[in-house]
This record gives sequence, C-alpha cells and structure tokens, in this order.
Amino acid sequence: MDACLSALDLACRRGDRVLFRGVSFALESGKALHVTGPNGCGKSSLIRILAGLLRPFAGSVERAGAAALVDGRLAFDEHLPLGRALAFWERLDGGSADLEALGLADLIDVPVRYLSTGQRKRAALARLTGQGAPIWLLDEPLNGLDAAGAALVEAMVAEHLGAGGVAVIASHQPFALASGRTFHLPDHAA
Ligand SMILES: Nc1ncnc2c1ncn2[C@@H]1O[C@H](COP(=O)(O)OP(=O)(O)OP(=O)(O)O)[C@@H](O)[C@H]1O
Repeated sequence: MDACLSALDLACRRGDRVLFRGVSFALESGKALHVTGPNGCGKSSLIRILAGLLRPFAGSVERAGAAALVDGRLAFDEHLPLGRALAFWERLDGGSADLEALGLADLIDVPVRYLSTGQRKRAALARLTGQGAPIWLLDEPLNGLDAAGAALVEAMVAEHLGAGGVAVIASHQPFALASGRTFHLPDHAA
C-alpha cells in the first residue's frame, strides 16, 4: 500500500479565533503522527481539515491515497442490527473486518442503538478495517475502550503502518507508536 499525507503551513480559524498556525508535516508510507494538546486547541479541527471536511484558514493538505476517518460519530443506521449495519458498508467499501478479533462476533444481532460506548468504537474500527484506506485519521480512537481494546487499536495501527499505510491520531491518551512521532498542538487561541 502506498500513501502520503502532508500539511503545509496550516492555520485553522473557528468563529473569530485562530486556533493554530504554521502546522506543517509530511507522512510517507509506514509513518504516523500522534497529535496531542489541551482541550480546545484544535486537534479535532486539524483531523477534519486533513479529512477534507473543514477548510483551512491558510495552508494546504496533500493526500496520495484514500482517507478514512474515525471520530465520535458512528455512521451506522442505529435501528439496524450491527451485522446488517456493517454489511451495508461492506457492500460499498468492498472489504470486511475480523469481528471475532474486534470482540463483535457475539453482537451482530444487537441493534446499533443498544451498543455500549466501547462497542460502538469497536464497530467504527470494524468499518475502518473494511474500508482498506491507506490514510487513517483517528480522532480519540481510544475513548471508551477498555485496556484490551486500546491495545487492539495500537496493534491495528502498527499493522496498518507495517503494510505501508499512514496514520494521524489525535489522542489525549498515550499511544504506542513504533514508527511515528508526537506533535504537540499548543493552545494558541486568542
Ligand atoms: N463550528 C464552530 N464554530 C466556532 N467554534 C468552533 C466550532 N467548532 C469547534 N469550535 C471551537 O474550536 C475549538 C477547538 O475545537 P476542537 O474540537 O478542534 O478541539 P480539540 O483540541 O479536539 O478539543 P478536545 O481535546 O476537547 O477534544 C473549541 O474551542 C471549539 O469550541
């Protein structure tokens, strides 16, 4: 898998506040960036800019390869059983996830709206796996997960990087990355 993601001199404005300026980085295949910083400094906004969902105030983003986003929003039909909700995306994405490994195998008949916080996160990770996108944009991917779930996400990211993907992870929590670095987004809003 070949992938590349770069940000050049990015600035982000929300309302009348500039949250950050001068953010630049380049990630080649196999590399990851862990974005940290205080509440409200703009981590989620940066992820959304990288995903193409939010226009930067200045600067530009270059992506080589499709991007997949995991954030707090679960793009599943809440009324469908999990298995059918996942099948909907599998038909569009062309790939599927190992539900046993994700701890979801026993939940396929449970309506999405009944899933717990951690189970919803695991479901989002199942969709991510099925997408087969080389660029992963993960906004607080460990939120709601138990220790085993957190270790699973770290292993998934390591495998993804090993296969030549790239990843940007916004997280308050420590995130084990063999092939990546941490980028601290300071609280510049004024
Ligand atoms: N649509 C919007 N209009 C104006 N301000 C916004 C909008 N969306 C977000 N903000 C503000 O932008 C700031 C940064 O939000 P963002 O969610 O990117 O921060 P964050 O670093 O991810 O925070 P946290 O660590 O709490 O998740 C916050 O002060 C937030 O209130």
